[in-house]
Amino acid sequence: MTVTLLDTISQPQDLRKLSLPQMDGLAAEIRSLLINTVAKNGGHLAPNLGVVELTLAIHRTFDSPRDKIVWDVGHQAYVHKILCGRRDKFHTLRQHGGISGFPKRSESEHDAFGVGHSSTSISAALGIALARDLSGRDNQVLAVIGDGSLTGGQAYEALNHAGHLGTRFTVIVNDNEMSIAKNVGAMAEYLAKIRSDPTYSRVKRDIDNALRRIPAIGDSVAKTLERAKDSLKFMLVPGMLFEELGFTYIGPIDGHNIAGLCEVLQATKTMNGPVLIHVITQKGKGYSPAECNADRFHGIGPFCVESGETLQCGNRPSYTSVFGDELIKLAADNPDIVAITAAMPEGTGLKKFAERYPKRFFDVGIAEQHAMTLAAGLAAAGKRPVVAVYSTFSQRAFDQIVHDICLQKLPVVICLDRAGIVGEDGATHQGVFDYAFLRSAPNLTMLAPKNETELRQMLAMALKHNGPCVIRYPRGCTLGIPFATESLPVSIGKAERIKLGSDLTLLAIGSAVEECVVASDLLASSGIRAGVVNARFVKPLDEEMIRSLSRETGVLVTVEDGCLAGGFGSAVAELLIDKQLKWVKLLRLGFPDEFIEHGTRAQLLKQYGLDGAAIAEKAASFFREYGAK
Ligand SMILES: Cc1ncc(C[n+]2csc(CCOP(=O)(O)OP(=O)(O)O)c2C)c(N)n1
Ligand SMILES: CC(=O)[C@@H](O)[C@H](O)COP(=O)(O)O
Ligand SMILES: [Mg+2]
Repeated sequence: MTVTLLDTISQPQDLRKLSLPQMDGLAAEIRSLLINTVAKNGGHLAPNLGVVELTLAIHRTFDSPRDKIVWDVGHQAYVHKILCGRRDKFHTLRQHGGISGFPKRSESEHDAFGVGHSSTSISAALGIALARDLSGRDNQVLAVIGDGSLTGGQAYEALNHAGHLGTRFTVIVNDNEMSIAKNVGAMAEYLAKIRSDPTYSRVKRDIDNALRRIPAIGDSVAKTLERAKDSLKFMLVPGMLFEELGFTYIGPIDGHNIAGLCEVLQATKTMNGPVLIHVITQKGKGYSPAECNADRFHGIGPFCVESGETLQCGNRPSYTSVFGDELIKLAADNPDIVAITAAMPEGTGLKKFAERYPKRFFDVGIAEQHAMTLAAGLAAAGKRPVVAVYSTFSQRAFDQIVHDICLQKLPVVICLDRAGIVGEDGATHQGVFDYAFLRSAPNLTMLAPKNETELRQMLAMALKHNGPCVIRYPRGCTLGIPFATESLPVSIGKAERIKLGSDLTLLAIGSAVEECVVASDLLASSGIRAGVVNARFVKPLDEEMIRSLSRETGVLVTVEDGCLAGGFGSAVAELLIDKQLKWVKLLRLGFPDEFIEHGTRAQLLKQYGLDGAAIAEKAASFFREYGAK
């Protein structure tokens, strides 16, 4: 059996045994492992292909886990995982029970900080560096942040603080000119300006070298020269913005040249204060389908390595595309409708809207908080903004939703895609908290469709409603199957009966309705007549319907693809208590008080007893214990 270079690397320090040409060979081996694994499991291919050399250089130069490396988002940390003891498990990437697609402290001592959401790395690395200084240790601390993640406000809060403190640590900006889509905003333009003008780097180097060559000079001369250097730098030197913030800026440097990277990284080890290294990489490097289509290969499902074609399962449209298409239709009749995404035009289904109505579309960068307040401003001035964002990322913007939108009763429609279980991205991305944290906001209407028809109806309704509305829907394909009853028109606070039943009622919301229809059929085969009600609204709840159900069967099973604590079932329990409907026997099904790890949606629903079969089983035993009159 031939021994590969990768076989010789069991810990990052082993990299130092390789010559530089061998490092290039290792980079090729790693690329092949990345491509073949992601082709089977799905995952973030293009971001990882782009950082192979950068990760090799970091681990060759620094001493992990003693030195701490914090990855921003962490979707580009596969190479780090391969080098840091997880090569043997790499085939389990993102699979149920396998290694996570993101750094995780519980997975390895090399994962200095858990991530998944963007723009946190500088804050976390600064915290780690401060703790080091307070404890008198002398290890190195690095944050690796992409140009896209540098559009997030938290990154600036951290730069601002770090520059002020003067703490010794290094920020590496991995600039590939891409967020998921093309990067946007003034910072992206600033980085592009630095990148595209090579004279900047030369002039900076010349000035710095000239100053270094001047021997022992008096204080005042030195100060004058420093000032001269500063004013020249202001005009000529790249990265002046970062220097003004208190960072030493180095760059731009080629992120695919291992020798050059190692040299620069080595030099930073002895520098005082915060350093920012600007590295230029190509997203998708080394695999032409990903180089040509970095956007599609940012995060991709299983695909064919030869052609780069995705292996599709079924051809039903996604909730995302149903939303996007419907919004385009509604916008044709209402010129006040505008749409906002936080760096996810494709993922939220707004790409076509952007093409159709470019002036009515805003990609704000990875800035969910800004997106919400921007929408509030637009609404305050008479527009009908629709903010489409993943449920998990909306967590960032809780205050903006409460304080800027709900408090002022502004008619903003927030469409939460990827609500409930998202699957392979795992704990950082499951959209299970939205019912719980949003239903506490006064003036908010919150609803979830059972299928694509209802999503269309809900969007139309929300855009007519004179107040804030949140619609949440899951990742993946729509049902494409008819329900027993056709959807009734959606009116605020009104639930929909799907099926009558005299023993118990499954009261479900969103994608749980489908599972409850299956459960009801299974219950029927064991002699239990279970009705199904589609709640539609978590806020306001349909009190009249719940009162009727409490009289009809007196046994309610609430089912949601969200967390139990504070969620839909909790809302029903509160109503039963507040309205003194105390005879009702209530079973709440949803996710327990823990983070839900990665796996397929089907695996996770089964594991947590939320698929049709498990719901039927739990409902049956509850009915046997409490229901029989
Ligand atoms: C708060 C938050 N919003 C959105 C996302 C989705 N997201 C993941 S990676 C990414 C783009 C990041 O771009 P960049 O940092 O440049 O990394 P690259 O993929 O280009 O290497 C986005 C928008 C996220 N993870 N977190
Ligand atoms: C890393 C990240 O946050 C995104 O890339 C996310 O993984 C995309 O998820 P979808 O695949 O559901 O669009
Ligand atoms: Mg990028």
